[in-house]
Amino acid sequence: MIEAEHLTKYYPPPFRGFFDLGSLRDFLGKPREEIPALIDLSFRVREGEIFGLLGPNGAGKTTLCKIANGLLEPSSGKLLIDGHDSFEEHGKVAGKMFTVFTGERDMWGIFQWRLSVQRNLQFIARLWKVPEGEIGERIEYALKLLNLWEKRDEWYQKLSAGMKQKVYIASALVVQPRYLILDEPTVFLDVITKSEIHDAIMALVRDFGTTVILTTHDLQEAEKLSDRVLLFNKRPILEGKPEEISRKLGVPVDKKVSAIVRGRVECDGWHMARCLIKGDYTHVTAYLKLNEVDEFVRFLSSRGALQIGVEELSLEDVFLLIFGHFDGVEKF
Ligand SMILES: Nc1ncnc2c1ncn2[C@@H]1O[C@H](COP(=O)(O)OP(=O)(O)OP(=O)(O)O)[C@@H](O)[C@H]1O
Repeated sequence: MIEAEHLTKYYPPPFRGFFDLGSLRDFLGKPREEIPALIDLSFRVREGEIFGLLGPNGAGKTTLCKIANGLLEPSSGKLLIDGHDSFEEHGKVAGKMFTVFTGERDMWGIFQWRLSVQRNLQFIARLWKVPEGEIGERIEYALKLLNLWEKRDEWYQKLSAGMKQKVYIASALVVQPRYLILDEPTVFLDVITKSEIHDAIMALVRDFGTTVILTTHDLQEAEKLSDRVLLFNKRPILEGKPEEISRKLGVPVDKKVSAIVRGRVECDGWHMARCLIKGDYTHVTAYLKLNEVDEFVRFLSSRGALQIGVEELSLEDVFLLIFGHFDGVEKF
C-alpha cells in the first residue's frame, strides 16, 4: 500500500548571485520565501488500483513522483510504501517501485542511446533482477503489445520521441513492478500512441496486479484509466471516482454547449458563455444548467449556427471551471 501523510515540500528560492536583492536579504538574515510545491497532501492508494493524481501545471505532480521514488526528501510529512518511508528507507522499497518520468525528457537518460531497443530492455531487466529465463519472453510481450517489435534491433537513439516514450513504458512491462509511478505518461503524444500506452498500463494492472499512481493533467486519460482520482493543486482539493468529481465539487452547471456560427455573435447575456471570433466565424462555448440548454440552443439556431454540440461535462471542463486559465483558456 502507498500512503501519503501530510506530505509537504517547499523548494529553496533560486540563488541569483550575491548582487541580487533577494540574496542580500538572505545575507542580512531575512530569508526569502520558499517555493511551495506540495502542501499537506494525504492519500492512500489501494493494492491493484490505478490512482490518478490530477493537477494543473505546477500542481506538484513531478515533485510527488520524485518523493515517491526517493529522489527528493519532503520538507515535512511522509510517503510510506508498505509502511516504509520512501526517502529515509529507500533501500527497502527501491526494488518494488518503478517510475516512468516521461514528463521530464532528461529523465530518459536511463536508456543507452547506442544500444538497440532490445538490448536496452535486457539491461533494465537484469538491473531489476528479472529471472534470466523470463527476460526474452517478457521483452517480446512488451514490444508486441506496444507495436515496437519491428523496432527491436533499432538503436534507441534513432527512435521518434513517441517511440522512446513507448520503450519507457515497455520497460515497466518487462520489470512488472509491484508499484508503478507514471509521471504524465502520454504527454506530447498523438492519440494512437496514447491509446497503445493506455492499453499497456491496463495490461500491467490486469495481468500482473501492479498498483499504479498516474499523474496527469489529461483529464480524459484520468477518467479512462483511474479507479480513483485525487484532484489537487499543491493542496488537496478532493478525492473520488472520476465521474463523481464534478458533483462533489458542486460545479453549478450540467452541460457544455459548443457551436460555430457564421458571422459575429455576442454571448454577453449568458452567464457562462464565451464567444471567440475567428475570421468570419464565432466559436461559442457555454456551460449551462440543464434547464437553460434548450433556450441557448434556440438562441444559437436563430443566429444560424452551423453546428451545435451538447455534451456532458468532462473533467477538463470541471478543471476549467474551478481553476480557470487551464491550458491557456480564460476563466468564465
Ligand atoms: N527544483 C526546483 N526548484 C524550485 N522550484 C521548483 C523546482 N521544481 C519544481 N519547482 C516548483 O514547484 C512547483 C511544483 O512543480 P512540479 O514540477 O512538481 O509541478 P507539476 O505538477 O509536475 O507541473 P507540470 O504539469 O508543469 O509538469 C512549481 O511551482 C515549480 O515551479
